Amino acid sequence: MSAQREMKEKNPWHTPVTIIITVIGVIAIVALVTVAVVQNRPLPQKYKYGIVLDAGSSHTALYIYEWPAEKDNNTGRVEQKHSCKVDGPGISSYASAPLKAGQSLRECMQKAEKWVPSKRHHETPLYLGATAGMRLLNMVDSVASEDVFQAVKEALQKFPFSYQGARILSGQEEGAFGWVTVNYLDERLKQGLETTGALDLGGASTQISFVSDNYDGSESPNNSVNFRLYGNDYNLYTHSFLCYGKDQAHRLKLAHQTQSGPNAVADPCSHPGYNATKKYSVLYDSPCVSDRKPQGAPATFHHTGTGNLQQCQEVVRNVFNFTDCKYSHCSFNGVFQPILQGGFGAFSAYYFVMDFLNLTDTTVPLEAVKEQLKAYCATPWDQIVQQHPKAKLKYLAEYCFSGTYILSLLTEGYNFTSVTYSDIKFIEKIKGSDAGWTLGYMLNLTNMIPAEAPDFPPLPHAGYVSIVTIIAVLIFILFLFSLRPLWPRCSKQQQIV
Ligand SMILES: Nc1nc2c(ncn2[C@@H]2O[C@H](COP(=O)(O)OP(=O)(O)OP(=O)(O)O)[C@@H](O)[C@H]2O)c(=O)[nH]1
Repeated sequence: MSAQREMKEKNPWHTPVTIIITVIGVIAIVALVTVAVVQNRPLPQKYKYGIVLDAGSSHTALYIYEWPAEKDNNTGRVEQKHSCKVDGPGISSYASAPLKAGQSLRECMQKAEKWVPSKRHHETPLYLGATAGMRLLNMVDSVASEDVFQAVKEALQKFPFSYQGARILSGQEEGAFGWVTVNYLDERLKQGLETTGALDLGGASTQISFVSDNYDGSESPNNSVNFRLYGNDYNLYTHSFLCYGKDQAHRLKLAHQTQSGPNAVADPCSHPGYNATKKYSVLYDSPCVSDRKPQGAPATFHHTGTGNLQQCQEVVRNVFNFTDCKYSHCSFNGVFQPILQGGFGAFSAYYFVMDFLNLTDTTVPLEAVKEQLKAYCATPWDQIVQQHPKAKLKYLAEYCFSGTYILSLLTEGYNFTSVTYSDIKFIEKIKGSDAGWTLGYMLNLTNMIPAEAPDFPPLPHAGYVSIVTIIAVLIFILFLFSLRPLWPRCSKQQQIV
């Protein structure tokens, strides 16, 4: 028995050398993984900001964009964080009281001061871009346009942001930056995917922009804009039709209906029972129609509605000129347009109007869309007002016209067919950011879209840590194998001490 008690199993793992080596190995691996994780841990996110004011013909809107501070180097995604609609009309309406144009921006700018962290104020670029309203004002009264800009600049410079200037965008810029916005937000540019065309319907102008294999810029070079973005070349077709925004097109139509200066206009684009007294001086107070003002017309006319879609389509057709075209293909008014290609995003008033009319689903056949619009236009005005107690009367009175105009512009103007109509998507926002020219404008001015594709690290952070961990574990297993001679035999030989 005592001899038995003296018998001890000697486990080779329990030799001091093996234990020390194992402990050191484990510590080394834990240290390696810890260093890798800590070193590569994402830092708390910091953001940068940019502000763009869209001074449109109908109103001004402020947009605040945000992007990760350490990814200024063109790899971070820029997103719209806030927007603010300025109360009152567009800045071009303040031609006779320019100071008020500046004052009108104050409320939204004060909100912007709160939304952007104060330590970022001084480095946040602030841009104001004016579109068709100011283009028109500048055409008729360049001094008034300058005065409005002066007042706006002085108002904006009082805020602590990095003011980068206020200017009128050309129609071409407005179209091209709208296209950049849509394709940037959809990540089509970064991924080099086929791009989406952009259809923008404003109050005073409308833009169409798309890439077509049939267009290299040689025919009608004025419609061509070239971009190199993320390593890809784009030859963009773009055109802006001044006076063909929704509000000015409405004037064009009424100008056509009041050519002879009548006392009353029975309008098929207004609902039956609609009745308003309008001033000739107000209707013709726009360079889009001023030269057509009828001589000897009374001061006012009665505008009544008959609500007839077919007749409305005929009246609307009159605002376009389809006869002259010196190019291979034209849209309208003798303007070149290549063959339509790909999908299109239609935003601004395209969306407001079609959304109100419940017609944003373009998989619904065009004929069915027209039937729905026909029924809407024929609905008596008092019923329309009753059904939409919260809607602005100004908008409500024009949805029948606006819907008809949009269908006419798309099909007769731009040549979308009942088949290609479904290539259009009526959109308001993409991934939380409004579709419009402002984001594209800021990305361009801040050089945030590189001409060449940026170099990405070969692995993302999580992938890097996983690989380091796996390799460390493998090393440890190999290490254990290297100690095989010290492993206990399978037969579990007992050693007698
Ligand atoms: N129904 C409806 N219409 C709107 C709304 N907001 C703006 N509009 C109208 O839609 C049209 C286009 O608006 P915007 O895209 O802001 O156009 P804008 O920038 O003023 O005009 P441009 O200078 O021509 O670009 C105008 O006729 C506006 O009066 C809305 O919320 N609902």
